[in-house]
Amino acid sequence: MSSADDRGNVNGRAGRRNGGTTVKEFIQKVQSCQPSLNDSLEGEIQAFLFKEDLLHTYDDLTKVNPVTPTTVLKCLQARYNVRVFYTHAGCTLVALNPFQPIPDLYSLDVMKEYHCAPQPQEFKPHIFIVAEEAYRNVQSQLAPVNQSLVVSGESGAGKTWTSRCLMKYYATVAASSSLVKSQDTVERIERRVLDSNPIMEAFGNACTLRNNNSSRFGKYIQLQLDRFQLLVGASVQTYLLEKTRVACQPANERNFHIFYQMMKGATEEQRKEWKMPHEQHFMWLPNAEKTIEEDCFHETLKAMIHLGINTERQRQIFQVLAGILQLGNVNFSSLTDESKPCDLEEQSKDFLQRAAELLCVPADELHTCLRVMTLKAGKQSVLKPCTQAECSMRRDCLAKVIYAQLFEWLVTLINNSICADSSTWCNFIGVLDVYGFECFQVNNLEQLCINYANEKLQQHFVAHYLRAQQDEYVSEGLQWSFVKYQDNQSCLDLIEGSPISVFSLLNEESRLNRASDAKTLRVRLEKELSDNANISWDKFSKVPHFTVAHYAGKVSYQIQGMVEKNKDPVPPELISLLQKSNNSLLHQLFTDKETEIPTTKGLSKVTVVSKFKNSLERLMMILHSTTPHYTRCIKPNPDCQPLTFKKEEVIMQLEACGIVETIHISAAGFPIRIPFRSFMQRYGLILKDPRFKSASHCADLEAGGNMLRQEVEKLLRMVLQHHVLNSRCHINEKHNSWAHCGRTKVFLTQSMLDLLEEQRKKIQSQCAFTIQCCWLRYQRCRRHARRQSATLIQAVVRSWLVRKQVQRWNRAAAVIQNTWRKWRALLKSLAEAELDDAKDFVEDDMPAVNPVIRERGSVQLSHIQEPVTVRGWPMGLALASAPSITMSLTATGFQKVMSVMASLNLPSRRGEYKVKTNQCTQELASIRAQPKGSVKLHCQRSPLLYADRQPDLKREVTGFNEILLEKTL
Ligand SMILES: Nc1ncnc2c1ncn2[C@@H]1O[C@H](COP(=O)(O)OP(=O)(O)OP(=O)(O)O)[C@@H](O)[C@H]1O
Repeated sequence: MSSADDRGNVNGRAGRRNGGTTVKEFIQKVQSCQPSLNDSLEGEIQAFLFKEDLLHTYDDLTKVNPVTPTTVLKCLQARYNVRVFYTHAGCTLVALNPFQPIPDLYSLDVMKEYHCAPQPQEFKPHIFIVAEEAYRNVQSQLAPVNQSLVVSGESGAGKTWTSRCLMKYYATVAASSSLVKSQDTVERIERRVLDSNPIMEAFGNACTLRNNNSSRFGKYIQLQLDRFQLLVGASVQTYLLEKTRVACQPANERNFHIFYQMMKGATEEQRKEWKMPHEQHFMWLPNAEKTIEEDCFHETLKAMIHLGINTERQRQIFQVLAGILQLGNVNFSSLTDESKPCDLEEQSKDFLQRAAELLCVPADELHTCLRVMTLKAGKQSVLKPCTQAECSMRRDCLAKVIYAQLFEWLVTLINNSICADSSTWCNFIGVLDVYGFECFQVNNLEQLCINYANEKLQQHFVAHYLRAQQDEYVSEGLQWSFVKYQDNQSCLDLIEGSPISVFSLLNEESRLNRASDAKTLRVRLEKELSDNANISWDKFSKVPHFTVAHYAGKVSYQIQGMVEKNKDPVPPELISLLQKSNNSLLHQLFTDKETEIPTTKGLSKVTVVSKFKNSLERLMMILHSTTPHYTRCIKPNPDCQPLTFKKEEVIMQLEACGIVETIHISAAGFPIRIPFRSFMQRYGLILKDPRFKSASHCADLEAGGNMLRQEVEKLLRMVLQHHVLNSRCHINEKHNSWAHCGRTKVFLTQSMLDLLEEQRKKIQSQCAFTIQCCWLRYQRCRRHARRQSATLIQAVVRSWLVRKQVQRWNRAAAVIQNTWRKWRALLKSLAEAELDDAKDFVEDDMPAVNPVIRERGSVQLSHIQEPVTVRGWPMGLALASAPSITMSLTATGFQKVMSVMASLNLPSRRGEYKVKTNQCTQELASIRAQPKGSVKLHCQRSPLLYADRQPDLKREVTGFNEILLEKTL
């Protein structure tokens, strides 16, 4: 194969997608395949569009209604416009590339928030939800414990960014505790895993038209977790490095980053060592003037040191790379005499010399190897001079094989550095970052391999999600079928099937020891594969080709050069030369026993497609044994413009990654399925039957044939009836399709689940209300009983106190009466003396008056606790003139006592009442003298008035009340 071929093919790879026509075709296709849908749904779409202002709030594309490419597209656009970049699509996460750093979207705090959330799914859609879900699956140890995160999308969609986010997330949340390892040590595994990124990107990424930092290889990174789910190691598996880029860069694209990093970052000393003066132009370093942020040599060197690549090894690596660059400047002159080897152009001689020095191989041998081929004829070897094209091809081939081997060696080294001992880890989370579906104007073997890988992944997705869903419905006996989904098995049979397929025929041609002929291969393909509906040919095309109908669309592949690319032969003379290198690294790269390099000598069975197929099969085996999580990255515009959304670009990608179909199926199916037993344990309370709370009751019903299922159906009916009653409609087909009972599970739509949850909440709050009421009633009764008891005690005590008081008063009254009688006798005698006009009133004749009274005019009631003053005043008269005279004459008991007290002006005990008279101050002149003034009875409330009152806690209380309340409180 000539280098011109190579260029042509690579140009094809870089060619832009057939933009306008494809978009139009696609939109027409979408419209034409749904003509009736278009009409019938027009009204619904209109209704949907009315809520356009709410579109950005839909976190899951399955919730848009109806689910069509148009509505999905609008929803994504609305979210993108409000800077929301992640949206669920059933089990897949759709990630739109913002093309600019979004502050705080991936910060440490956000990571912690998602990691610590009890239900991260309830948070806004984010790549961290996917990461956390996978991590929790590992923690729960439910089979299959190992997880795979499949990140796909077209070039520039954000796969590498997403993979990096995932790795950073695990390096943070699954980081080993500082107790186990020192936080600062550079040996930390998380650091080393992250450090492998800059090296892989420097050697495997390049600036393309579609992405400044485009990964030119696929990779599967396995993050190894120990039994405590801590990150203890990692391993990397790479796929299909685009090694042709080393020797042939598409127009306006660049070579791998590492070459530019060397050119721009080398010190003067290094430049000298690598024979790379400032003014030197290298053919294989186009667009060197373009500076991108990935041109960071320092970062790569730092990462190399962290991974344990010492300075000597680094020197060897850069020498080899510099040697490759020098090779690129070696050009051959066109032949005049075909019997002689092709000569070097004059200025190329120096480059060849320098290349030989840098690769540490003899310059003359390198010169010969590039210009003369050795043909084996039996045991004899024949030397054949090469044409100019053949010389260029041998030169390119040398550069490619060195670079590819160096890349593989680096991957192995990274693996040796980050891979944990198999005894230390038990589970893993794999991150797969693969190239998306590719369809250019000219497609070759690389596109066939990439699209084949995508077909495989799509099949895995179909197998995992769609088929698993349908199969479960069937096994549960559900009379429900999905929208017809596309099974791509026949396409895969076409590409890789046995015994006859594109790959098998390609391998056969490659193994035949003859020059490949595109037309012959085309004829063979047509003859052998015409039965398969997935392959077709444009009869009028002059270029030999075949068209494959992939799940994401039709792609036409050019046959020319395909067989040569598949052979990917390396002249054995070149391998022998490299094995002689004094550069120990280069020597090691080509003497390693495990190195599998197809040489022209043996026409090895290891063709490109067979090698790729084998590695892909190994990957698929890993994927099948893990729980997959899909993330589809979408590139919103082809020019990598920040926050720019181009509908045509997005809709093509949605179709290419099968999102539209996924959404359709997720929305139309039953995303929620719950075993009967757990269903009844959660929702049984809706039936108001507490027995369903117990697992044993549910188990008994389950054991009793269909009984549990019947209860579930009854419950569902009840909830639906309740719903239709509330919404004033009738149960119809729509409601019936919200839930289905299988053999062991109940299948629900989101709407049904919402209804059940609503009903459950309602019943729970009713129960809570009842409990609250009972408790309040109980508390009220207790308080009432306490009050009554307190009141009773108070009443009893008060009446006792009053009785005691009255008894004291009675005793006092008796004393007063006694004194009173004596006074009466005295008054009587005075009166008699006055009446008898007795002139002299002999004091000595007076009846024996108590000397105390006589002396003080008052009596001391010794047995009354408080002194009672009895004034020397004619009480009879006082009482006769008092308004209460009648009362005093007729009153008995307390009233009588009060009257007496009023007469005697006795003070009350506690100041509730007071009897006042001004008469007692008057001098007793004559018994006939009428008393003057008035008697006033100041009576405050009787304590008995309070006897029937409840104690009021708020008011100030005193005395016994207080004591009682204190005790009861
Ligand atoms: N979430 C994001 N936030 C900000 N910028 C992003 C995000 N995702 C991607 N980008 C930007 O988009 C560019 C392309 O992303 P990335 O390299 O991950 O694409 P890719 O799908 O891996 O492409 P390729 O297949 O070519 O390697 C990045 O360099 C980055 O600038």
